[in-house]
Amino acid sequence: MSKPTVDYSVYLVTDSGLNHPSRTLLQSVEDSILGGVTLVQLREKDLDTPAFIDLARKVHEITKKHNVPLLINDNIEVALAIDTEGAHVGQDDISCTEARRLLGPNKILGISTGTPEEAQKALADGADYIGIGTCFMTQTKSPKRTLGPIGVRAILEALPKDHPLKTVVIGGIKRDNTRRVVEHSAGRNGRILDGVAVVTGIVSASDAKAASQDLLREFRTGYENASNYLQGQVSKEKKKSIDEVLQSFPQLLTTLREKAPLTHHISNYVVMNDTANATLALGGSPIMAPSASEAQDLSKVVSSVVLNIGTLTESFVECMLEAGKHANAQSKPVILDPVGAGATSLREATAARILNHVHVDIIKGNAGEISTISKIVGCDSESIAMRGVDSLGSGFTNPAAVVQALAKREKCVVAMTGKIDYVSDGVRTVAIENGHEYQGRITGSGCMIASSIGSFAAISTDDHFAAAVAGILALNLAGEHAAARDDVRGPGTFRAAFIDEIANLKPEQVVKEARIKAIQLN
Ligand SMILES: Cc1ncc(COP(=O)(O)OP(=O)(O)O)c(N)n1
Ligand SMILES: Cc1ncsc1CCOP(=O)(O)O
Repeated sequence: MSKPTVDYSVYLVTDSGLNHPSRTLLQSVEDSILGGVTLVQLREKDLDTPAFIDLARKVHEITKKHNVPLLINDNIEVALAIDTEGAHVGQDDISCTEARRLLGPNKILGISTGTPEEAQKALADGADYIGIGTCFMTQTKSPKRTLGPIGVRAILEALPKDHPLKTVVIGGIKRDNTRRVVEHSAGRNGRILDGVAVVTGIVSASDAKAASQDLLREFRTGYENASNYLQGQVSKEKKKSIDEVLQSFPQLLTTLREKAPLTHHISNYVVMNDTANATLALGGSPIMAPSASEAQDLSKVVSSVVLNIGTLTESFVECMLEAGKHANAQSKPVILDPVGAGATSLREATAARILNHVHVDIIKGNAGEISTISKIVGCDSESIAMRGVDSLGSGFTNPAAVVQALAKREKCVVAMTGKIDYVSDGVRTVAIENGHEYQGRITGSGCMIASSIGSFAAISTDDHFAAAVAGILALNLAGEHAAARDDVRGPGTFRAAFIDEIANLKPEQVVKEARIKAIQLN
């Protein structure tokens, strides 16, 4: 018999110990196939070979009935005894070449990989697909480390685009993160994951059929979005011209003030009061809540989340990861302000950890911070040194290109603040020339911009590029208005006047006074 063609989209990997108590494992397998599972792996760690063969025979009856291939985990003897469609082996099991020799050329053979080198070896050794993991923490195994979507992407990018080797991601994959993992991990070589491999997200779900349907839908959406990104196509909203975006600002600000969206800030001690006041003055509503235990509850009531790594403690980080994860699950926009990201290795590692666990919709930083983030995600650009939370030197020679490249790579919006601010969604890129030098002479003005972006992102949910531009513009205009006041004589009086002028900003002023330039890059 020739090798079956396999659809890897949603790959069920079983575990009897984690199967939902309301049904048998066989029922889980059948329900999941009815929900859309395209491939099944029987993974039984505690059965001896005769019992494994017995169970495999029963599972195979079901999978054959539905024309879905069945693979056996680790045990080639079982795969051969039942004549399943193939097997999956780990790095510590029988070698890939030996497994291929035993199975013959027409069986499906998969191998677990956690590094680019392992992936390249799997390709050379004749695997049909690789399981890339562990992506996130999982209760099913105790991984030594997790890859996150950025680590998964590094593996995809180590593979040739046109080789038939297929790829699935495994470890902590659930309905809520599937779409974003598939989008985020897509490589610049054009490689997109061929599927998601899931244990608890299906076998432990109360309804395995519904869980599988959700996973399939999310996988397909993620795949489509990833290919659109890679082909440079963008969603409908992104086709709005810069001018149309600008014309939408008065309405955005009016709506913001009418709705007063609640933004969850995990901010730093230095600026917490200023960011809360700036948010209120703009018309939004802040909640400064640095405890991880309330992040899930808050995710249901807030409209956006701002993660600011300014004063780092482990409990802040824990809260940021929790708040980000729940915001992603609730489709609430997440804004990352990686304060001082290049200043210390702890800050760099924390920024990397957040980017690998949370899908960030908007990254806002100064030149040094954006340089560090570009380095973390493998985006080649010039590097800018940091001293404390400030960038050193005169900046990038082509800042717009740096911002656009990072936005494209991370599939998000990037806002880089400085004397001139740059914003890009990977396709549209602008330079904003408004603002006043006093903004750079008070602490927290950059953090206030992140908060302002957070309030606008809560309103402009379908166009985060517009939210980032509006968030910067509103505060820069307020800065200009405050600095022009007779009662402002230096940074101290400016600080109070700045909050006043954020509150006094009129929607029509935003368009009239904006100094924005569209930048065309190749
Ligand atoms: C699709 C897929 N990918 C990875 C694994 C993990 O296999 P392994 O490393 O052999 O670990 P155990 O499954 O034996 O715990 C997998 N099973 N499936
Ligand atoms: C078998 C395996 N290999 C790497 S992670 C993992 C377990 C995945 O389980 P879950 O989908 O429940 O996180």
